[in-house]
Amino acid sequence: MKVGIIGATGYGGLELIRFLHNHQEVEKIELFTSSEEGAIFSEKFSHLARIVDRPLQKIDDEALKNLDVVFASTPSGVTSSLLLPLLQKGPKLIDLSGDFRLKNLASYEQWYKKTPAPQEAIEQSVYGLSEWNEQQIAEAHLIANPGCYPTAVLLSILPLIKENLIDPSFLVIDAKSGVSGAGNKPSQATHFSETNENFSIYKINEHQHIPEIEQAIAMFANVETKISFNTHLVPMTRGILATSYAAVRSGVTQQQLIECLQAKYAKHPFVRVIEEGSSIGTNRVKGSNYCDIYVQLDERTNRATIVGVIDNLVKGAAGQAIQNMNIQMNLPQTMGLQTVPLFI
Ligand SMILES: NC(=O)C1=CN([C@@H]2O[C@H](COP(=O)(O)OP(=O)(O)OC[C@H]3O[C@@H](n4cnc5c(N)ncnc54)[C@H](OP(=O)(O)O)[C@@H]3O)[C@@H](O)[C@H]2O)C=CC1
Ligand SMILES: CC(=O)N[C@@H](CCC(=O)OP(=O)(O)O)C(=O)O
Repeated sequence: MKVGIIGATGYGGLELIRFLHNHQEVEKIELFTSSEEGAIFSEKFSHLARIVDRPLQKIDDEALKNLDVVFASTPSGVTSSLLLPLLQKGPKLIDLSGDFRLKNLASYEQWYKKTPAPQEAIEQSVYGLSEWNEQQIAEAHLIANPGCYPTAVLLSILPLIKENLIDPSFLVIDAKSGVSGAGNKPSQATHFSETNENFSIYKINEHQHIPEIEQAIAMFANVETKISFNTHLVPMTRGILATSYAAVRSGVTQQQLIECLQAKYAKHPFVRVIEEGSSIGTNRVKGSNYCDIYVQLDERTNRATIVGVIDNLVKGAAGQAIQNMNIQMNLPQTMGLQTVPLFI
């Protein structure tokens, strides 16, 4: 297979290269840039010396059209215009941005404060939550790869909502991310002296992943609900830990909650249901495509604490994108992704 990456110089692009390089079915990776045409990749990123010594190419529809798969790892608001000329043109398209995720155009405009992609393109896109939408992903031409926070949240809560074990009407979700979630562009908020030794909340009640999570709960669990969702920046590079709190239905036990998660993910190699809460944390998934999930019933309050943990750049971005490519190409989902977590 010949694959292309638009936005190869970004964090998501670098992770795509890291995994695609070890993918048995990928024979060529072409790298596209909007700002550094002709630059030798390994001169910019010396950790890739002797691995990726090719020049970056200008984003060019003719070159992109001849590939089997194109990943767009570019900012929301930019990506839709880059991919529109390629719709139905040959390559399978996998977009890591938020541009094709929300089915409601007004909602995209409201939460992203940007111009939405055209309705026809949105209608063609398939939401790529790998463990929940396999059949549609297999047939999709354009995949909207899920956001990083929604991946951690949805994988952990969806089975419990779908099986009616928790009450979805008062879901409170408290999520934390490492700074690489904000991408490689320097900003005040990600400046070392303002993130180091600091722990902050941001986009309070305004995060663009709120409508995405609500849409996916409706799509996969058939429940309309409004969530409380807030995000925090942790002074570390990678990782997301999302904790959700929900009232459990009357009479539901800890055993039922855990068995529900185990049953859903028994045949899904990247989602691990952890039974011991003390062994859950971002270093257990770091650098890997795993999502660890955990649930604990608080019998005193009759509420469940539900935890989802991922590496934002892997299961939250490049890893899930490659998992989706594998599904589209009828390959084993794990191909190229069997990296063991870094842990330390
Ligand atoms: N970081 C994360 O954890 C996650 C990110 N995402 C999403 O994935 C996408 C990529 O994220 P990430 O890699 O972190 O972002 P980065 O900011 O690190 O990289 C984005 C890349 O896009 C290219 N780019 C920037 N502006 C433009 C433009 N106007 N036209 C064309 N290309 C442009 C740049 O490459 P060049 O200058 O070479 O063209 C840049 O390196 C984003 O949409 C992000 O929201 C999704 C899930 C998780
Ligand atoms: C730490 C941090 O800033 N994270 C980013 C995640 C961005 C992302 O994944 O955004 P898309 O929906 O555009 O893909 C944020 O909270 O906005």
